[in-house]
Amino acid sequence: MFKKKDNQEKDTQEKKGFFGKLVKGLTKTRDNILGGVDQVLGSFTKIDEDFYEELEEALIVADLGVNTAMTIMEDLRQKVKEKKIKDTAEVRDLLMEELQELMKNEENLYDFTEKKSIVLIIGVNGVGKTTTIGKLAHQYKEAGKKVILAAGDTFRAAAIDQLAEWSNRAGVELISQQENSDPGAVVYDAVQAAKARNADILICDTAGRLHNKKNLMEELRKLFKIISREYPEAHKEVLLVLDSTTGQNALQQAKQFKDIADITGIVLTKLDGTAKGGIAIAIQTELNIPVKYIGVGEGMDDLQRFDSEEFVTALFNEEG
Ligand SMILES: Nc1nc2c(ncn2[C@@H]2O[C@H](COP(=O)(O)OP(=O)(O)OP(=O)(O)O)[C@@H](O)[C@H]2O)c(=O)[nH]1
Repeated sequence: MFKKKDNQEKDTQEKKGFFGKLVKGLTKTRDNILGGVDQVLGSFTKIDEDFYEELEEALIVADLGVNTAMTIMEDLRQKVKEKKIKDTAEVRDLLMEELQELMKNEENLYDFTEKKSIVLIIGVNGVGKTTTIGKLAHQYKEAGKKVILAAGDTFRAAAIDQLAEWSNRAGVELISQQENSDPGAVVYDAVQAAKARNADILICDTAGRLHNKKNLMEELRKLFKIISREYPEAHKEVLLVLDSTTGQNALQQAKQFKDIADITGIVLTKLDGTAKGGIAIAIQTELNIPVKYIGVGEGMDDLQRFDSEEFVTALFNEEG
């Protein structure tokens, strides 16, 4: 009885912690989105064409982009009509509901953490791939999972060294070969190791040379083939890492990678301190790929599961 209450309190505390941290990290994004929105809401008393146009503009400049802003405005107009809303202040709640609806995800988003899984991490250099792999390894290990890492970006010695450092920090095994070795061979070895040691999660780094799209596609295809052939029963997850500070550029990258691979989720890094977090809304709305994790700092614990409902709530509520 007491234990249950303790657990409930712990859950609430954890939720508060998550929310608090999210609110803090999102200050600039919130100012960017809600600053503009609230200004429009405050300067109009009547809901008319000018009001809608200015609201749409405010969403576009806050990194939601043209397409997403247009989708939102279409739905919003419909709802205002249906609900016979006359007061611009009421539009704020409607907007929050609309964003939560637009970003709603399926419930089995994190299923892969419960099965034997192979997670391929893709994304261009510098977006925070290595850091994300380290954070994920740490998180799963803490949750009692057996984790193995594979240094599949063999093109730069520094990438292998950096991953080795993170594997040490997280206390998990790394499978790697020398610089310029075949990434397929590294992944093959890693899959064998994962099977032999009954690992729960194998996380594979990959090279991110998007300027050479054809090669990259070929290489990823090769890796998928090896994984499917060698470990068909494992769940496969492809996480694309994007740097949120690059705003609309991140959306473009996501579009290009979507042509290359079947992405199952996005990791949005560097959300701490950026004003461009609105990109999370654009990505989920336009590409229909769920943001699964967000990076909120450089430390090992600074990776959180993304909860879009909480994200939107955090944007609209200063206190949390
Ligand atoms: N503030 C902040 N910094 C981050 C976050 N994630 C990664 N970084 C930093 O971003 C920089 C690049 O991260 P890496 O993990 O090296 O990026 P990468 O994609 O592996 O890059 P390459 O090694 O060049 O391929 C590092 O200085 C990280 O500390 C985050 O969520 N927040």
